[in-house]
Amino acid sequence: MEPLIRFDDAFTRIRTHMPNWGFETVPAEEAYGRIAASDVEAEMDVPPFSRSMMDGYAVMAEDLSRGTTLQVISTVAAGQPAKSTIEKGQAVRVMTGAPVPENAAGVVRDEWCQVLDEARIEVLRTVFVGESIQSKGDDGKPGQKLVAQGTRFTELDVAVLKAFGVTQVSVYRMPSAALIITGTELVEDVTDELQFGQIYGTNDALLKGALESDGICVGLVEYVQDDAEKLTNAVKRASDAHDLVIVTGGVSVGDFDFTPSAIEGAGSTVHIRKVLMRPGSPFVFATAESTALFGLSGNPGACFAQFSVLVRPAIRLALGLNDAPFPHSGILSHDISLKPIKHTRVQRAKVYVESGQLLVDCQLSQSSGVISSFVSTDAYVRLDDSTLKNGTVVPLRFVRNLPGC
Ligand SMILES: Nc1nc2c(c(=O)[nH]1)N[C@H]1C(S)=C(S)[C@@H](COP(=O)(O)OP(=O)(O)OC[C@H]3O[C@@H](n4cnc5c(N)ncnc54)[C@H](O)[C@@H]3O)O[C@H]1N2
Ligand code: MOO
Repeated sequence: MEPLIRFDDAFTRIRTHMPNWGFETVPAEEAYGRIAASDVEAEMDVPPFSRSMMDGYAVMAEDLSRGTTLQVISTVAAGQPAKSTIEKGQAVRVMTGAPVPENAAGVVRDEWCQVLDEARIEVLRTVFVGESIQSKGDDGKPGQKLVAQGTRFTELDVAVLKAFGVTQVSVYRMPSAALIITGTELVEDVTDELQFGQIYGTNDALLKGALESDGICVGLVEYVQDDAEKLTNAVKRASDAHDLVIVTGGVSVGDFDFTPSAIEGAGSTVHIRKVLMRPGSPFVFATAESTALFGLSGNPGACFAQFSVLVRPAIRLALGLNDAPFPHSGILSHDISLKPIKHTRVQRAKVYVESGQLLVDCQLSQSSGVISSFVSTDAYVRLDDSTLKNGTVVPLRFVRNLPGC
Protein backbone atom coordinates (compact mmCIF):
# COMPACT_ATOMS: atom_id res chain seq x y z
CA MET A 1 0.00 0.00 0.00
CA GLU A 2 1.28 3.49 -0.92
CA PRO A 3 2.03 5.37 2.30
CA LEU A 4 0.36 8.62 1.22
CA ILE A 5 -2.44 8.95 -1.33
CA ARG A 6 -4.19 11.90 -2.90
CA PHE A 7 -7.55 13.07 -1.55
CA ASP A 8 -9.65 11.95 -4.54
CA ASP A 9 -7.93 8.56 -4.66
CA ALA A 10 -8.62 8.13 -0.94
CA PHE A 11 -12.31 8.85 -1.39
CA THR A 12 -12.55 6.46 -4.36
CA ARG A 13 -10.83 3.76 -2.34
CA ILE A 14 -13.18 4.22 0.59
CA ARG A 15 -16.22 4.03 -1.71
CA THR A 16 -14.88 0.89 -3.35
CA HIS A 17 -14.40 -0.95 -0.09
CA MET A 18 -17.35 0.35 1.94
CA PRO A 19 -19.48 -2.59 3.12
CA ASN A 20 -23.04 -3.12 2.02
CA TRP A 21 -25.20 -3.12 5.14
CA GLY A 22 -28.30 -4.55 3.48
CA PHE A 23 -32.00 -3.66 3.60
CA GLU A 24 -34.99 -4.15 5.84
CA THR A 25 -38.72 -3.50 5.73
CA VAL A 26 -40.27 -1.01 8.15
CA PRO A 27 -43.78 0.35 8.68
CA ALA A 28 -44.16 3.40 6.43
CA GLU A 29 -45.15 5.59 9.36
CA GLU A 30 -41.75 4.88 10.99
CA ALA A 31 -39.76 5.71 7.87
CA TYR A 32 -38.68 9.23 8.94
CA GLY A 33 -34.95 9.61 8.36
CA ARG A 34 -34.63 6.21 6.68
CA ILE A 35 -33.50 5.87 3.07
CA ALA A 36 -35.70 4.25 0.42
CA ALA A 37 -34.08 1.06 -0.92
CA SER A 38 -36.47 0.95 -3.87
CA ASP A 39 -38.99 3.22 -5.57
CA VAL A 40 -42.26 3.44 -3.63
CA GLU A 41 -45.51 3.25 -5.60
CA ALA A 42 -49.07 4.36 -4.83
CA GLU A 43 -51.33 1.53 -3.73
CA MET A 44 -54.64 3.29 -4.43
CA ASP A 45 -56.34 6.23 -6.11
CA VAL A 46 -56.12 9.53 -4.27
CA PRO A 47 -58.62 10.84 -3.70
CA PRO A 48 -60.34 7.42 -3.62
CA PHE A 49 -63.63 9.00 -4.82
CA SER A 50 -64.59 12.18 -6.67
CA ARG A 51 -65.15 14.85 -4.05
CA SER A 52 -66.29 18.39 -3.66
CA MET A 53 -63.66 21.08 -3.11
CA MET A 54 -66.24 23.59 -1.85
CA ASP A 55 -69.37 23.77 0.25
CA GLY A 56 -72.05 24.12 -2.43
CA TYR A 57 -74.31 22.23 -4.81
CA ALA A 58 -73.36 19.38 -7.13
CA VAL A 59 -75.18 19.66 -10.46
CA MET A 60 -75.25 18.11 -13.95
CA ALA A 61 -73.51 19.68 -16.97
CA GLU A 62 -76.83 21.00 -18.29
CA ASP A 63 -77.42 22.96 -15.08
CA LEU A 64 -74.20 24.93 -14.71
CA SER A 65 -75.55 28.18 -16.17
CA ARG A 66 -76.53 31.36 -14.42
CA GLY A 67 -80.26 31.70 -13.88
CA THR A 68 -80.97 27.94 -13.58
CA THR A 69 -83.35 26.99 -10.77
CA LEU A 70 -82.65 23.62 -9.16
CA GLN A 71 -84.42 21.26 -6.76
CA VAL A 72 -82.19 20.35 -3.77
CA ILE A 73 -82.76 16.61 -3.26
CA SER A 74 -80.35 15.82 -0.39
CA THR A 75 -77.37 16.95 1.64
CA VAL A 76 -74.08 14.97 1.84
CA ALA A 77 -71.43 15.73 4.45
CA ALA A 78 -67.76 14.69 4.25
CA GLY A 79 -67.50 11.06 5.30
CA GLN A 80 -71.06 10.21 4.23
CA PRO A 81 -71.87 8.02 1.23
CA ALA A 82 -72.51 9.90 -2.02
CA LYS A 83 -75.96 10.22 -3.52
CA SER A 84 -75.26 7.97 -6.50
CA THR A 85 -76.81 10.06 -9.29
CA ILE A 86 -78.73 13.25 -9.93
CA GLU A 87 -81.07 14.24 -12.69
CA LYS A 88 -81.40 17.38 -14.75
CA GLY A 89 -82.92 20.14 -12.64
CA GLN A 90 -81.66 18.57 -9.40
CA ALA A 91 -78.84 19.56 -7.05
CA VAL A 92 -77.22 17.74 -4.12
CA ARG A 93 -75.99 19.96 -1.35
CA VAL A 94 -72.36 18.83 -0.68
CA MET A 95 -69.86 19.88 1.93
CA THR A 96 -66.12 20.26 1.22
CA GLY A 97 -64.62 16.76 1.06
CA ALA A 98 -67.99 15.04 0.49
CA PRO A 99 -68.33 12.53 -2.37
CA VAL A 100 -70.25 13.93 -5.33
CA PRO A 101 -72.81 11.97 -7.41
CA GLU A 102 -71.19 10.02 -10.27
CA ASN A 103 -72.79 12.16 -12.96
CA ALA A 104 -72.25 15.54 -11.31
CA ALA A 105 -70.34 17.86 -13.65
CA GLY A 106 -69.55 20.63 -11.23
CA VAL A 107 -70.12 22.09 -7.81
CA VAL A 108 -71.54 25.59 -7.60
CA ARG A 109 -70.22 27.06 -4.37
CA ASP A 110 -72.61 28.54 -1.78
CA GLU A 111 -71.62 32.12 -2.59
CA TRP A 112 -72.72 31.66 -6.22
CA CYS A 113 -76.20 30.34 -5.34
CA GLN A 114 -79.32 32.04 -4.08
CA VAL A 115 -81.40 29.91 -1.69
CA LEU A 116 -84.99 30.45 -2.85
CA ASP A 117 -86.64 28.25 -0.23
CA GLU A 118 -85.90 25.06 1.71
CA ALA A 119 -85.80 22.90 -1.41
CA ARG A 120 -84.77 25.26 -4.23
CA ILE A 121 -81.76 27.29 -5.29
CA GLU A 122 -80.93 29.55 -8.20
CA VAL A 123 -77.46 29.49 -9.83
CA LEU A 124 -76.14 33.08 -9.82
CA ARG A 125 -72.95 32.51 -11.83
CA THR A 126 -72.21 30.21 -14.79
CA VAL A 127 -69.43 27.72 -13.88
CA PHE A 128 -67.37 25.42 -16.11
CA VAL A 129 -67.51 21.63 -16.25
CA GLY A 130 -65.29 20.24 -13.49
CA GLU A 131 -65.69 23.32 -11.27
CA SER A 132 -64.83 22.52 -7.63
CA ILE A 133 -64.74 18.75 -8.16
CA GLN A 134 -61.56 16.78 -7.56
CA SER A 135 -61.90 13.56 -9.55
CA LYS A 136 -61.01 10.13 -8.20
CA GLY A 137 -57.26 9.55 -8.83
CA ASP A 138 -56.57 13.24 -9.61
CA ASP A 139 -53.71 13.30 -7.06
CA GLY A 140 -52.35 9.92 -8.13
CA LYS A 141 -53.24 6.44 -9.30
CA PRO A 142 -52.21 2.95 -8.16
CA GLY A 143 -48.72 2.04 -9.40
CA GLN A 144 -47.65 5.66 -9.77
CA LYS A 145 -44.11 6.33 -8.44
CA LEU A 146 -44.32 8.40 -5.27
CA VAL A 147 -40.80 8.35 -3.80
CA ALA A 148 -37.58 7.49 -5.62
CA GLN A 149 -35.01 5.01 -4.36
CA GLY A 150 -32.26 6.84 -2.44
CA THR A 151 -34.62 9.42 -0.91
CA ARG A 152 -34.22 10.07 2.80
CA PHE A 153 -37.83 10.10 3.98
CA THR A 154 -38.99 13.32 5.57
CA GLU A 155 -42.39 14.16 6.98
CA LEU A 156 -43.35 15.33 3.47
CA ASP A 157 -42.73 11.86 2.05
CA VAL A 158 -44.26 9.98 4.98
CA ALA A 159 -47.45 12.01 4.69
CA VAL A 160 -47.68 11.15 0.97
CA LEU A 161 -47.14 7.44 1.72
CA LYS A 162 -49.96 7.50 4.25
CA ALA A 163 -52.35 9.27 1.88
CA PHE A 164 -51.69 6.61 -0.77
CA GLY A 165 -52.23 3.69 1.58
CA VAL A 166 -48.60 2.53 1.65
CA THR A 167 -48.11 0.45 4.80
CA GLN A 168 -44.50 -0.77 4.53
CA VAL A 169 -41.34 0.40 2.81
CA SER A 170 -38.00 -1.21 2.06
CA VAL A 171 -35.15 0.86 3.49
CA TYR A 172 -31.39 0.64 3.83
CA ARG A 173 -30.41 -0.94 7.12
CA MET A 174 -28.68 1.68 9.23
CA PRO A 175 -25.26 0.69 10.56
CA SER A 176 -24.75 0.57 14.29
CA ALA A 177 -21.72 2.68 15.18
CA ALA A 178 -19.05 2.55 17.88
CA LEU A 179 -16.76 5.41 18.84
CA ILE A 180 -13.44 4.68 20.47
CA ILE A 181 -11.71 7.73 21.83
CA THR A 182 -8.06 7.24 22.70
CA GLY A 183 -5.78 9.49 24.71
CA THR A 184 -4.62 9.11 28.28
CA GLU A 185 -4.94 12.90 28.68
CA LEU A 186 -8.64 12.89 27.83
CA VAL A 187 -11.45 13.29 30.36
CA GLU A 188 -14.84 12.02 29.23
CA ASP A 189 -17.09 13.61 31.84
CA VAL A 190 -17.16 17.41 31.81
CA THR A 191 -18.25 17.45 35.49
CA ASP A 192 -14.92 15.84 36.45
CA GLU A 193 -12.22 18.33 37.42
CA LEU A 194 -9.20 18.41 35.11
CA GLN A 195 -5.77 17.51 36.47
CA PHE A 196 -2.72 19.17 34.97
CA GLY A 197 -2.12 17.82 31.43
CA GLN A 198 -5.70 16.72 30.96
CA ILE A 199 -8.33 18.11 28.58
CA TYR A 200 -11.97 17.32 28.00
CA GLY A 201 -12.47 14.96 25.08
CA THR A 202 -14.57 16.55 22.37
CA ASN A 203 -14.42 14.11 19.44
CA ASP A 204 -17.17 11.91 20.87
CA ALA A 205 -19.47 14.94 21.03
CA LEU A 206 -18.59 15.86 17.43
CA LEU A 207 -19.01 12.41 15.97
CA LYS A 208 -21.95 11.19 18.03
CA GLY A 209 -23.90 14.31 17.13
CA ALA A 210 -22.99 14.08 13.45
CA LEU A 211 -23.80 10.37 13.16
CA GLU A 212 -27.05 10.64 15.06
CA SER A 213 -28.16 13.57 12.94
CA ASP A 214 -27.69 11.22 9.97
CA GLY A 215 -29.95 8.65 11.66
CA ILE A 216 -27.09 6.36 12.69
CA CYS A 217 -27.32 4.97 16.19
CA VAL A 218 -24.12 5.21 18.21
CA GLY A 219 -24.27 2.11 20.38
CA LEU A 220 -20.90 2.48 22.06
CA VAL A 221 -18.67 5.35 23.14
CA GLU A 222 -15.56 4.07 24.85
CA TYR A 223 -12.60 6.05 26.11
CA VAL A 224 -9.39 4.01 26.00
CA GLN A 225 -5.95 4.94 27.33
CA ASP A 226 -2.90 5.04 25.07
CA ASP A 227 -2.16 1.37 25.63
CA ALA A 228 -1.59 -0.87 22.60
CA GLU A 229 -3.20 -3.97 24.04
CA LYS A 230 -6.22 -2.22 25.58
CA LEU A 231 -6.83 -0.34 22.34
CA THR A 232 -6.52 -3.45 20.15
CA ASN A 233 -8.98 -5.33 22.39
CA ALA A 234 -11.41 -2.43 22.39
CA VAL A 235 -11.29 -2.10 18.58
CA LYS A 236 -11.75 -5.85 18.19
CA ARG A 237 -14.78 -5.93 20.51
CA ALA A 238 -16.28 -2.92 18.76
CA SER A 239 -15.76 -4.30 15.28
CA ASP A 240 -17.28 -7.67 16.24
CA ALA A 241 -20.43 -5.94 17.50
CA HIS A 242 -20.85 -2.95 15.17
CA ASP A 243 -20.97 -2.11 11.47
CA LEU A 244 -19.01 1.09 11.79
CA VAL A 245 -16.11 1.76 14.15
CA ILE A 246 -14.47 5.15 14.39
CA VAL A 247 -11.35 5.51 16.50
CA THR A 248 -10.01 9.00 17.15
CA GLY A 249 -6.50 9.88 18.27
CA GLY A 250 -3.24 7.98 18.11
CA VAL A 251 -3.12 7.84 14.30
CA SER A 252 0.19 9.61 13.70
CA VAL A 253 3.74 8.50 14.45
CA GLY A 254 4.20 9.29 18.16
CA ASP A 255 5.42 6.71 20.67
CA PHE A 256 1.86 6.26 21.93
CA ASP A 257 0.04 6.30 18.60
CA PHE A 258 -1.38 2.78 18.54
CA THR A 259 -4.51 3.25 16.43
CA PRO A 260 -3.21 1.94 13.06
CA SER A 261 -1.79 -1.21 14.66
CA ALA A 262 -4.92 -1.68 16.82
CA ILE A 263 -7.15 -1.49 13.73
CA GLU A 264 -4.93 -3.92 11.87
CA GLY A 265 -4.58 -6.12 14.96
CA ALA A 266 -8.37 -6.40 15.17
CA GLY A 267 -8.24 -8.54 12.04
CA SER A 268 -9.09 -5.94 9.44
CA THR A 269 -7.66 -5.20 6.02
CA VAL A 270 -6.19 -1.70 5.94
CA HIS A 271 -6.85 0.20 2.71
CA ILE A 272 -5.57 3.68 3.59
CA ARG A 273 -2.95 4.84 6.03
CA LYS A 274 -2.34 8.50 5.09
CA VAL A 275 -4.01 11.05 2.83
CA LEU A 276 -2.60 14.14 1.14
CA MET A 277 -5.00 16.48 2.91
CA ARG A 278 -4.51 19.22 5.43
CA PRO A 279 -5.59 19.04 8.09
CA GLY A 280 -6.09 15.36 8.57
CA SER A 281 -3.33 13.56 6.73
CA PRO A 282 -2.97 10.76 9.34
CA PHE A 283 -6.09 8.74 8.47
CA VAL A 284 -6.83 5.03 8.56
CA PHE A 285 -9.51 3.20 6.62
CA ALA A 286 -9.95 -0.56 6.97
CA THR A 287 -12.66 -3.18 6.63
CA ALA A 288 -13.31 -6.40 8.52
CA GLU A 289 -16.11 -8.35 6.82
CA SER A 290 -19.11 -5.99 6.86
CA THR A 291 -17.55 -3.55 9.33
CA ALA A 292 -15.91 -0.32 8.20
CA LEU A 293 -13.20 1.00 10.51
CA PHE A 294 -11.83 4.53 10.44
CA GLY A 295 -8.92 5.94 12.40
CA LEU A 296 -9.22 9.73 12.57
CA SER A 297 -6.89 12.32 13.95
CA GLY A 298 -7.17 13.18 17.62
CA ASN A 299 -7.07 16.91 16.92
CA PRO A 300 -10.74 17.91 16.79
CA GLY A 301 -10.06 20.31 13.90
CA ALA A 302 -8.55 17.54 11.78
CA CYS A 303 -10.93 14.86 13.05
CA PHE A 304 -14.09 16.68 12.00
CA ALA A 305 -12.62 17.68 8.62
CA GLN A 306 -11.79 14.04 7.89
CA PHE A 307 -15.20 12.90 9.08
CA SER A 308 -17.08 15.54 7.09
CA VAL A 309 -15.42 15.21 3.70
CA LEU A 310 -14.33 11.55 3.65
CA VAL A 311 -16.26 9.45 6.17
CA ARG A 312 -19.71 11.03 6.06
CA PRO A 313 -20.11 11.15 2.25
CA ALA A 314 -18.82 7.56 1.98
CA ILE A 315 -21.36 6.37 4.58
CA ARG A 316 -24.16 8.27 2.86
CA LEU A 317 -23.26 6.77 -0.52
CA ALA A 318 -23.16 3.29 1.03
CA LEU A 319 -26.67 4.02 2.33
CA GLY A 320 -27.98 4.81 -1.14
CA LEU A 321 -27.95 8.59 -0.83
CA ASN A 322 -26.47 10.82 -3.45
CA ASP A 323 -23.40 12.54 -2.01
CA ALA A 324 -19.84 13.66 -2.68
CA PRO A 325 -17.12 15.17 -0.48
CA PHE A 326 -17.89 18.69 -1.72
CA PRO A 327 -21.33 18.68 -3.31
CA HIS A 328 -21.79 22.46 -3.47
CA SER A 329 -19.77 25.49 -4.48
CA GLY A 330 -19.44 29.09 -3.41
CA ILE A 331 -17.54 32.23 -4.28
CA LEU A 332 -14.47 33.27 -2.31
CA SER A 333 -15.02 36.66 -0.72
CA HIS A 334 -11.28 37.40 -0.29
CA ASP A 335 -7.85 36.60 -1.74
CA ILE A 336 -5.95 33.61 -0.38
CA SER A 337 -2.20 33.36 -0.27
CA LEU A 338 -0.82 30.34 1.57
CA LYS A 339 2.39 28.34 1.63
CA PRO A 340 2.47 26.04 -1.44
CA ILE A 341 1.88 22.40 -0.42
CA LYS A 342 0.99 19.21 -2.25
CA HIS A 343 -1.98 18.58 0.05
CA THR A 344 -5.63 19.32 -0.64
CA ARG A 345 -6.57 21.90 1.94
CA VAL A 346 -9.91 21.47 3.69
CA GLN A 347 -10.67 24.79 5.33
CA ARG A 348 -13.40 25.89 7.69
CA ALA A 349 -15.52 28.65 6.21
CA LYS A 350 -18.29 31.03 7.01
CA VAL A 351 -20.88 31.09 4.23
CA TYR A 352 -23.42 33.84 3.63
CA VAL A 353 -25.82 34.82 0.91
CA GLU A 354 -25.39 38.17 -0.82
CA SER A 355 -27.37 39.17 -3.92
CA GLY A 356 -28.41 35.55 -4.34
CA GLN A 357 -24.83 34.24 -4.33
CA LEU A 358 -23.14 32.00 -1.76
CA LEU A 359 -20.07 33.85 -0.53
CA VAL A 360 -17.33 32.00 1.32
CA ASP A 361 -15.01 33.43 3.94
CA CYS A 362 -12.16 31.19 5.11
CA GLN A 363 -10.59 33.77 7.42
CA LEU A 364 -11.25 31.65 10.49
CA SER A 365 -8.66 29.86 12.55
CA GLN A 366 -7.72 26.73 10.61
CA SER A 367 -5.40 25.24 13.21
CA SER A 368 -6.02 21.55 13.93
CA GLY A 369 -5.69 22.30 17.62
CA VAL A 370 -8.29 25.09 17.58
CA ILE A 371 -11.90 24.10 18.19
CA SER A 372 -13.47 27.49 18.98
CA SER A 373 -13.77 28.51 15.31
CA PHE A 374 -16.23 25.64 14.83
CA VAL A 375 -18.99 27.89 16.11
CA SER A 376 -18.46 30.16 13.08
CA THR A 377 -18.04 27.29 10.64
CA ASP A 378 -20.84 26.73 8.14
CA ALA A 379 -18.93 24.65 5.63
CA TYR A 380 -15.65 23.07 4.60
CA VAL A 381 -14.03 24.46 1.49
CA ARG A 382 -11.65 22.57 -0.77
CA LEU A 383 -8.52 24.42 -1.84
CA ASP A 384 -6.16 22.73 -4.27
CA ASP A 385 -4.16 25.90 -4.94
CA SER A 386 -2.31 27.96 -2.39
CA THR A 387 -3.02 31.27 -4.13
CA LEU A 388 -6.61 32.15 -5.03
CA LYS A 389 -8.28 35.38 -6.00
CA ASN A 390 -11.39 36.90 -4.47
CA GLY A 391 -14.28 35.77 -6.72
CA THR A 392 -12.90 32.27 -7.41
CA VAL A 393 -15.53 29.50 -7.30
CA VAL A 394 -14.56 26.91 -4.69
CA PRO A 395 -16.09 23.49 -3.89
CA LEU A 396 -17.75 23.30 -0.48
CA ARG A 397 -19.57 21.06 1.90
CA PHE A 398 -22.05 22.44 4.42
CA VAL A 399 -21.73 21.28 8.00
CA ARG A 400 -24.72 23.24 9.24
CA ASN A 401 -27.82 24.74 7.65
CA LEU A 402 -27.76 28.41 6.77
CA PRO A 403 -30.28 30.53 8.71
CA GLY A 404 -33.78 29.89 7.37
CA CYS A 405 -33.00 26.36 6.12
N1 LIG B 1 6.21 13.72 14.21
C1 LIG B 1 4.97 13.91 13.74
N2 LIG B 1 4.04 14.31 14.60
C2 LIG B 1 2.80 14.52 14.14
C3 LIG B 1 2.49 14.30 12.80
C4 LIG B 1 3.48 13.85 11.92
O1 LIG B 1 3.27 13.64 10.73
N3 LIG B 1 4.72 13.65 12.47
N4 LIG B 1 1.22 14.59 12.36
C5 LIG B 1 0.57 15.63 13.10
C6 LIG B 1 -0.77 15.77 12.61
S1 LIG B 1 -0.96 16.47 11.08
C7 LIG B 1 -1.84 15.43 13.38
S2 LIG B 1 -3.45 15.78 12.84
C8 LIG B 1 -1.72 14.81 14.65
C9 LIG B 1 -2.56 13.55 14.66
O2 LIG B 1 -2.44 13.10 15.88
P1 LIG B 1 -3.09 11.82 16.46
O3 LIG B 1 -4.24 11.38 15.71
O4 LIG B 1 -2.05 10.83 16.70
O5 LIG B 1 -3.74 12.41 17.71
P2 LIG B 1 -3.20 12.52 19.16
O6 LIG B 1 -1.75 12.60 19.18
O7 LIG B 1 -3.85 11.46 19.90
O8 LIG B 1 -3.82 13.89 19.55
C10 LIG B 1 -3.52 15.08 18.87
C11 LIG B 1 -4.01 16.26 19.73
O9 LIG B 1 -5.41 16.22 19.83
C12 LIG B 1 -5.86 16.10 21.17
N5 LIG B 1 -6.98 15.16 21.20
C13 LIG B 1 -6.91 13.84 20.95
N6 LIG B 1 -8.12 13.28 21.08
C14 LIG B 1 -8.96 14.27 21.44
C15 LIG B 1 -10.33 14.32 21.75
N7 LIG B 1 -11.11 13.24 21.69
N8 LIG B 1 -10.87 15.50 22.08
C16 LIG B 1 -10.11 16.62 22.15
N9 LIG B 1 -8.81 16.64 21.85
C17 LIG B 1 -8.23 15.47 21.52
C18 LIG B 1 -4.66 15.56 21.91
O10 LIG B 1 -4.71 15.87 23.28
C19 LIG B 1 -3.51 16.19 21.17
O11 LIG B 1 -3.33 17.51 21.63
O12 LIG B 1 -0.41 14.42 14.91
C20 LIG B 1 0.57 15.42 14.60
N10 LIG B 1 1.83 14.95 15.02
O1 MOO C 1 -3.73 16.56 10.02
MO1 MOO C 1 -3.00 17.32 11.33
O2 MOO C 1 -3.66 18.59 11.19
O3 MOO C 1 -3.62 17.73 9.99
O4 MOO C 1 -2.66 18.81 12.24
